[in-house]
Amino acid sequence: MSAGQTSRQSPVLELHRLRKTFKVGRGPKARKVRAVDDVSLTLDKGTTLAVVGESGSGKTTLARLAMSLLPPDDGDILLNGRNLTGLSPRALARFRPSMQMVFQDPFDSLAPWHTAEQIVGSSLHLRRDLGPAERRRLVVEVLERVGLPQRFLSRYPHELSGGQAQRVGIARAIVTRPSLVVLDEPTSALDMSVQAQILALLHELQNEEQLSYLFISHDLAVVRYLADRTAVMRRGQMVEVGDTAKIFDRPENDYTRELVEASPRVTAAPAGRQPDRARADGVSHRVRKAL
Ligand SMILES: Nc1ncnc2c1ncn2[C@@H]1O[C@H](COP(=O)(O)OP(=O)(O)OP(=O)(O)O)[C@@H](O)[C@H]1O
Repeated sequence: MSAGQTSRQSPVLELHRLRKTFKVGRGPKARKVRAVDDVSLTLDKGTTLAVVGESGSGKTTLARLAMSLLPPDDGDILLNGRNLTGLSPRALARFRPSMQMVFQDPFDSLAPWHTAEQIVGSSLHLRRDLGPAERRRLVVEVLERVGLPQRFLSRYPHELSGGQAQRVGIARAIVTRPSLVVLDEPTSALDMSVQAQILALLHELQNEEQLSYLFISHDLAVVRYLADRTAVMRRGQMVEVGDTAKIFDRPENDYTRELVEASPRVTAAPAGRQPDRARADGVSHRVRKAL
C-alpha cells in the first residue's frame, strides 16, 4: 500500500507483516536479532489489544513500530487507514498527536523541571489555534478528568505520588484525543492498590472516550482485566492472537498454555460466563479487592 493511502471503516491500527532486525555486537561477533518477525495485528476503535510474552520477545519493539518511533525493515503500519510507513519525519509529525503513549515509570517519563500544567500542555504544542486561556481550560479539564483537581496544575513531578504522576502521564496522552494510546506496562511500577485505581481509570476513560489501547504487559491478570483481545509473542513472532477469554481459557498454542499456567494469579473465568471486564473475573485477587 502506498504512503498516505486511506480506506473506509478501517481499524484504528493495522500492523501488516512487520519485521525489525537489530544488529548486536561488532566485528566477527556481530549477530542479528529478529526482534519482530512477520507480525500482523489489528486494533479496533474503543477496544484494547494486549501484547504479552516473555522478556525479549519483541513487545516493546512492536510498540515502537506501531508508534512510528522506529522504522520497520519491512511491512506496513496503518493508522485509521492511512499508511504511515515511509512518511518523512515532517509528514509523520502531523500524526503524532493521534498516537500517544503512557510509560511504565511515570517519573522517568515526566520532565522534572516542568509543572503538571506544562507537561500536559506540551502535548498541545501543534494546536496553534489555541490561545493561552483555552489551552489552560483544556489542561484543567483533562487533569480533572483523570482525578487531579486544579491545585495540581502547579505541581512538579517530585511533588506527586506515583499514582498522581501516572495520572499526569495519562492526561498528557489523552489531551489530544488520540486515535491510538500505547500503554507500556502502565501500572507495573505502582503499588498494588494504586495499580487498581489506574486500571479502573483507564477502563473508565476508554468507555467514555472510545479510546483504543495497545497494551504491553507482563502481568496476565491485568491483561485479563483490561484487554478485549490478546496477542502472544515469542522470539519476535506472534504465536497466537484472539479474544482474551479464549487465549486464557482455551489456548491453542503450547507456549501460550505455558505462559498462562506459569502465571499463578490468572484464574479461569467460570464456565459459561461471558468475559466481562467490569466484573474483573481474571484480575488478581489483590487488584480485584482494591477495585
Ligand atoms: N535498540 C536495540 N538494539 C539491539 N537489540 C535490540 C534493540 N532493541 C531491542 N533489541 C533486542 O530485540 C529483542 C526484543 O526486545 P524487546 O525490548 O522488544 O522485547 P520485550 O518483549 O519488550 O522485552 P521486555 O519485556 O524485557 O521489555 C531482544 O532480543 C532485544 O535485546
